[in-house]
Amino acid sequence: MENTRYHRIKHVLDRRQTDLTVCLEDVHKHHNLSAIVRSADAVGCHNVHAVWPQNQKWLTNNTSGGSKNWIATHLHKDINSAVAMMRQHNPQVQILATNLCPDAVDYREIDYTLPTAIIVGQEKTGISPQALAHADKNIIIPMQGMAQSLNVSVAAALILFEAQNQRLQAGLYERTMLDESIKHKMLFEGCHPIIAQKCKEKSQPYPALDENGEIIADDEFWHKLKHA
Ligand SMILES: C[S@@+](CC[C@H](N)C(=O)[O-])C[C@H]1O[C@@H](n2cnc3c(N)ncnc32)[C@H](O)[C@@H]1O
Repeated sequence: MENTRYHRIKHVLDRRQTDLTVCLEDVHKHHNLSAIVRSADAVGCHNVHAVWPQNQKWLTNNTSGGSKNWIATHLHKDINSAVAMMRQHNPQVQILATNLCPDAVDYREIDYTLPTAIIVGQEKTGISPQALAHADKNIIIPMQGMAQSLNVSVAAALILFEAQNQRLQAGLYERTMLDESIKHKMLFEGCHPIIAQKCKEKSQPYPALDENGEIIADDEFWHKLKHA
């Protein structure tokens, strides 16, 4: 891999797993949201879903360490609409509910090479009955100590990294899944943020990039960007 920003971003986007996602059900502490988004980015998720009050601000760059810019976040009013969109993205998706109940399956027994959505629950109350009703399986991280549960971001990270491990072994990071138009948009905004902003202000589509991430555009484009 060549070591320019363009090539680093491209390498990351080429490995995105659009069929692995996490859904945060009413998780509300910002340090937890931020940690889960970072873990999702780290294992190569493209989409993160969250049930989130519509009048409240979602993560800022400060809290997510910038990971939020590389993840497509979908905010939902309730778990039903979150699950509906996850199924719309991938009708084959297996919905896994993290649930601290005796008959839940050990999370390491799951096949994460399948299209997968992992629902994690609220810090205090845990996962809701509505979420459980959508679940194909309940999963648990076995614990041997006195604490009854893990921090939600720790639980999400353990499961996501098990998914990464299985997917690495299966070679799933070698296939490119992300739509070319989304990749182009993210590459353009990542490599040329000021010009991207100007294009948005002038309602101009982003021009093409060459194999080194340089903009390919004619004089007319630059003229329109400056004067239109
Ligand atoms: C702090 S726990 C909630 C505890 C809550 N009292 C309950 O009974 O679910 C917050 C979330 O973290 C996840 N979690 C924590 N520990 C877990 C474990 N051992 N296995 C699976 N998920 C876990 C679940 O998503 C849970 O809803």
